[in-house]
Amino acid sequence: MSKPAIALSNVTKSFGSTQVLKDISLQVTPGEVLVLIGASGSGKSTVLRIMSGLETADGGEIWVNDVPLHDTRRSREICGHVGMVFQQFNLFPHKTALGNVTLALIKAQNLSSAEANKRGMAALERVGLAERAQHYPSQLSGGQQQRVAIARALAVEPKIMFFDEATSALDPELVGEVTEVMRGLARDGMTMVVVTHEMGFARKTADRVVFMDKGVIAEQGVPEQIFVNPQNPRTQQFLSRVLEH
Ligand SMILES: Nc1ncnc2c1ncn2[C@@H]1O[C@H](COP(=O)(O)OP(=O)(O)OP(=O)(O)O)[C@@H](O)[C@H]1O
Repeated sequence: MSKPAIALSNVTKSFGSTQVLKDISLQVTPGEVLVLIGASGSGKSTVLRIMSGLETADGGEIWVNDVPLHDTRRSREICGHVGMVFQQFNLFPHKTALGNVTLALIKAQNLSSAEANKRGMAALERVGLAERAQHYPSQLSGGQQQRVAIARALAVEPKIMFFDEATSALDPELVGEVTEVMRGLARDGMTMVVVTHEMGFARKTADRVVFMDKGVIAEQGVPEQIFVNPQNPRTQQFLSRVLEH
């Protein structure tokens, strides 16, 4: 069996007196698309933020690409291994699509602008936006802006991509173009952890769906099992509520 890309064991996290994660253990294999679902406040984003090094856990171990994120002396080694896409695209309005994508390559990775542009154009190509490279964010739709944000994350050539409700801020008709780009990455074998309310994406694209409830993993399995034959009454209740809408 191949080594896990991500391994969480007995991870706990509290904010103030509220325990948000209670003993989470979870592994993600290389090339796997793991989708986290669950009610608002169940802890999905916190798991994702801990896996990507944006948040520290209170207890437990977190290994991502062999970097022990629980070890504060070594946690910075994760930079460059992972890419993150958020609900808010946070593009710089005064920079073009290409300028946004290449910024970290020039500032953080010290690439020459020629090399950064080459990599940036390849990333924009991958999200289907090469011909919009010189457009500013205000000249792009929300879906296109989010695709630029995905290209920005991809340009760093990460081994793992994290998506935290990447389609939640988009008008419904723009969701499809972003999930299509995410599907393409999944088909190319990218290791992905995705927090989403898009049950269609979870069902069609996930290799494994994890249902979180009040800070624990209540149930996990292949989409067919979770969506057609959920075992936990909490999963059944959650799905019947969201699928009604
Ligand atoms: N930085 C923070 N400070 C205080 N409380 C926080 C912080 N981040 C998250 N929380 C709380 O932790 C709980 C879990 O939040 P989290 O964002 O992980 O849930 P979620 O399942 O992703 O929810 P949603 O679907 O609404 O994003 C919530 O009660 C939230 O209010």
